[in-house]
Amino acid sequence: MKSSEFNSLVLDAKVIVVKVGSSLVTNNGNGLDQVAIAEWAAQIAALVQQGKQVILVSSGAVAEGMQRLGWKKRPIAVNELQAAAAVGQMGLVQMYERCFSQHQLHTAQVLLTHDDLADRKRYLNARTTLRTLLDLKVIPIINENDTVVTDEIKFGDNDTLGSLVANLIEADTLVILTDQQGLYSADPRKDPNAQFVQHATAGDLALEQMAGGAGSSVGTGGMLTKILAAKRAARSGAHTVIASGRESNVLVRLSAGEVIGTHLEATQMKIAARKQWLADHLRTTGKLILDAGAVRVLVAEGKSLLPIGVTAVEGHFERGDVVACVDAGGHEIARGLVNYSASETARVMRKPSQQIESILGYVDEAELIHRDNLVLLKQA
Ligand SMILES: Nc1ncnc2c1ncn2[C@@H]1O[C@H](COP(=O)(O)OP(=O)(O)O)[C@@H](O)[C@H]1O
Ligand SMILES: N[C@@H](CCC(=O)OP(=O)(O)O)C(=O)O
Repeated sequence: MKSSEFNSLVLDAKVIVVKVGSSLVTNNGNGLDQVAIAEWAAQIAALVQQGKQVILVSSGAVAEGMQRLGWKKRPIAVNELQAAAAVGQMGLVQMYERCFSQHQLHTAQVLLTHDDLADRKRYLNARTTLRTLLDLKVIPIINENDTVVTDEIKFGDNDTLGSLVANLIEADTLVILTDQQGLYSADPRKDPNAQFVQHATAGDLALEQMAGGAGSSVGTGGMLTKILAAKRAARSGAHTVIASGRESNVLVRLSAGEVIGTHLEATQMKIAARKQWLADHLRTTGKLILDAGAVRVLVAEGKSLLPIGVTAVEGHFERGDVVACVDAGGHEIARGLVNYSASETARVMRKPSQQIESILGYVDEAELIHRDNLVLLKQA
């Protein structure tokens, strides 16, 4: 881990995504914490006064819905969870609107699904809308559109959603506010000797070993999803800070340069925005298994993927779909927009590109995936 001689990663940030978890927002599931929400709103208003642009990703719809409906136990049935989210979301946005209006700031509700971000046009629309709202000094309040999503297409947790939003708008820093001071070497609820981590590199695999699941029945992802969110956000160059939402004036102090919580620095090269969109597909419909030579030229030489380097095809996909490229061990090394369907790819794989025409009767491109449409998930 790194030394403590550094400034907060929020100090120079112009565009900031702040994510607040369910346990904080709903006072551990006991109903919306009006005092806390009013304080975050006041702090965000102060950041906007400083010329910063802030997006809020807020959890708490399900927890607040349960509270309003008088449900003591989190339901398992998806339709009940979705109903609770629909009820709770009303409370969330009403509360945010009221608190931000005290500072003459408008809020905007933005509910997103994975499909919205996987579709290139909708992704670009979401980006333009969010940027417009920020330019208008409106505070976007984002949550997953829980009412319409099923498990298969869920972001799953708002830490992931926060990182996708950070990538979408190319934020400088993602601040994840939670019920702990930050990351410890083990879950502090279970291990009293756990050591605090103040500063590390986002994407460091050692962090994933330290992070455990959710500490309460109210939160969902725990620390692991926060660490993975930091890794994802770092691909667009965004740093991540994980800090306690109960720390007094935390956002304003971070913005003034004070080091509070765990700072996870983005050190890798920033991926171009279009490639970022490819990397942020949480699910891909198909898989290409590559031989060692193809893995090497992709990773070390940044080349396009040719049919000759593919040994097997899995899943169903059409031309233009995003597919995963995995090595013989099943590790995903890249993903990209494929030029041929699954059945066409199965026919041309292991063959030189010059044979595509004689096999298929036509040729669209010599490459299976052109390097401009390919994003590496593994560094050379
Ligand atoms: N290594 C760790 N360091 C800190 N907290 C951890 C760690 N591993 C697991 N946790 C748990 O993660 C919880 C925070 O995640 P979660 O309950 O999902 O909150 P939120 O609603 O803020 O997303 C903490 O309360 C803590 O019990
Ligand atoms: N969309 C859900 C968020 C669930 C979630 O990720 O919660 P958390 O782990 O507290 O951030 C809701 O609003 O209840």
